Amino acid sequence: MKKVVILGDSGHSKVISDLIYSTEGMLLTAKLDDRYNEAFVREGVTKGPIRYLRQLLQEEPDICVVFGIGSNTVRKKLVKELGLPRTSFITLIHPTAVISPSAVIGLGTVVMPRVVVNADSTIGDHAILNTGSIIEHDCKIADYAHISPQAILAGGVEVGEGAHVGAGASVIPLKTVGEWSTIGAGAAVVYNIPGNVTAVGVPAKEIRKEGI
Ligand SMILES: CC(=O)SCCNC(=O)CCNC(=O)[C@H](O)C(C)(C)COP(=O)(O)OP(=O)(O)OC[C@H]1O[C@@H](n2cnc3c(N)ncnc32)[C@H](O)[C@@H]1OP(=O)(O)O
Repeated sequence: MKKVVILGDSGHSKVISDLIYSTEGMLLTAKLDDRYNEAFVREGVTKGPIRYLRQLLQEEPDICVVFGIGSNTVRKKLVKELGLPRTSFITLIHPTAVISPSAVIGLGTVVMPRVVVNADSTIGDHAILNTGSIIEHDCKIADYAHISPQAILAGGVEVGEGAHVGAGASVIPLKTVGEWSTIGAGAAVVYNIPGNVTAVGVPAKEIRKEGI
């Protein structure tokens, strides 16, 4: 059994817990979140502040870590602060996801139920491919990006670091969503979107710089 610690204990982490329960050979051992001041055990799972991870790793160095935190910026900040070896993080893929043998998925990335990742796509580290999203062939999704439920990236789309593609949004072939940008729910991206902006609508247009 591979023991897994989730960092974060709110909404998104519930789905990550289910992902662990539905993956053979994995055991959820702890959920750490800074809303807790000290460690305790509830229903067989250790809860405690994120700093408690050090102690858990000292006791059991083989423990794997994954984020249950939806904020792309917070995941990046914690990776920096924790300074763990990249291989401490585990990739979780729901058994109903369909992943091309030629696709590459980074460490710490989570792939929710009914996701499709087609041929020659690459997904970075600590990304979220949320429920039912479709990543067509030859896409490149950078670290910390979040592709929301039912979003569709057509062939050859690039999504920059930390970008968030909202629920049900679609991106037509070969277009780019720049780093740390947000695409609103239901948008249709038909032009390249630069970095650090929010874009909404059909076709998607910038409503704000600096992202959200
Ligand atoms: C499992 C999960 O839950 S995964 C999480 C998935 N999350 C999402 O898909 C959320 C995506 N987020 C959105 O769509 C948000 O509305 C955002 C980020 C685009 C904008 O949020 P905010 O900054 O709060 O913008 P705000 O609500 O103030 O709206 C600003 C304007 O944009 C419009 N707008 C906001 N979102 C959208 C949208 N998705 N499509 C079209 N117009 C929109 C608003 O109507 C408003 O227009 P107005 O100025 O004419 O009144």
